[in-house]
Amino acid sequence: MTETSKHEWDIPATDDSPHEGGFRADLAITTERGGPSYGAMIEQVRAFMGKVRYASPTPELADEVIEDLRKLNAKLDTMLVDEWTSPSGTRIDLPSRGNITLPPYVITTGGPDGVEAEVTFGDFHLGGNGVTHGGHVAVAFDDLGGMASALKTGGVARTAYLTVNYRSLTPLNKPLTIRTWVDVQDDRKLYVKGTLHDGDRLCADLDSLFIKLKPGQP
Ligand SMILES: CCCCCCCCCC(=O)SCCNC(=O)CCNC(=O)[C@H](O)C(C)(C)COP(=O)(O)OP(=O)(O)OC[C@H]1O[C@@H](n2cnc3c(N)ncnc32)[C@H](O)[C@@H]1OP(=O)(O)O
Repeated sequence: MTETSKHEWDIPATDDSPHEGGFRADLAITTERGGPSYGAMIEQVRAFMGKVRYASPTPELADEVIEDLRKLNAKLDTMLVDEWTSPSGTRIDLPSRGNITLPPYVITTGGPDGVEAEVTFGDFHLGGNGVTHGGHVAVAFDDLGGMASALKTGGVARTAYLTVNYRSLTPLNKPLTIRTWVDVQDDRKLYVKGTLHDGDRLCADLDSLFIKLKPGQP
């Protein structure tokens, strides 16, 4: 178990499942973990998060929701696994690989030349005055910048810096086009650029550095 493990269900590395760096050397890719309804479950959670952003419940309704959530949390408590075997982040058949912490995107094209995806920020991602919070735009760029790095090098990389230039407002609940690509590779340093467009309109662009991890690097 690593020093930073916070959860009792974290498991130590074994010969069958070695920890080789901060991300596993062989990235888990699956379409089956969590079962056929996992994607629909994630969508319901996303819908709930969006409704919480806008809901103004009565005290009675808030108490009902708390009770329902306690029951749901207790159900999931019986099924917790470590991060390496969780479906979240590995389900390549689902938006954002089934990871609810990411804005939902669907990859259109991906390879060594870069990644293009359709991303839709939802009610949960509201910043203010009906448009997307800038932090969520940065999350999308971070994940897809990491993916462009991984597809370029065949290894995993961590973000060293991430500069997002917000050029115009980013709408909610509308499919947008996000692109990331390795502009320059200098050994382990990957200078990654990116753009986010609403149609022809540039909403934001990315200037970032990812560092390819060395074997065993956390
Ligand atoms: C398909 C699946 C896709 C999944 C995608 C998921 C993507 C998610 C990405 C993330 O969010 S990762 C989490 C956020 N990032 C971190 O927490 C990283 C924290 N920082 C570190 O762990 C280390 O600082 C880092 C790995 C980034 C670099 O440490 P290293 O020890 O590996 O590298 P080193 O410090 O020796 O620097 C290597 C080179 O990079 C340069 N460098 C490092 N950080 C820099 C920086 N911030 N700015 C400019 N240059 C930098 C450094 O000067 C040097 O240049 P030279 O080779 O020319 O000498």
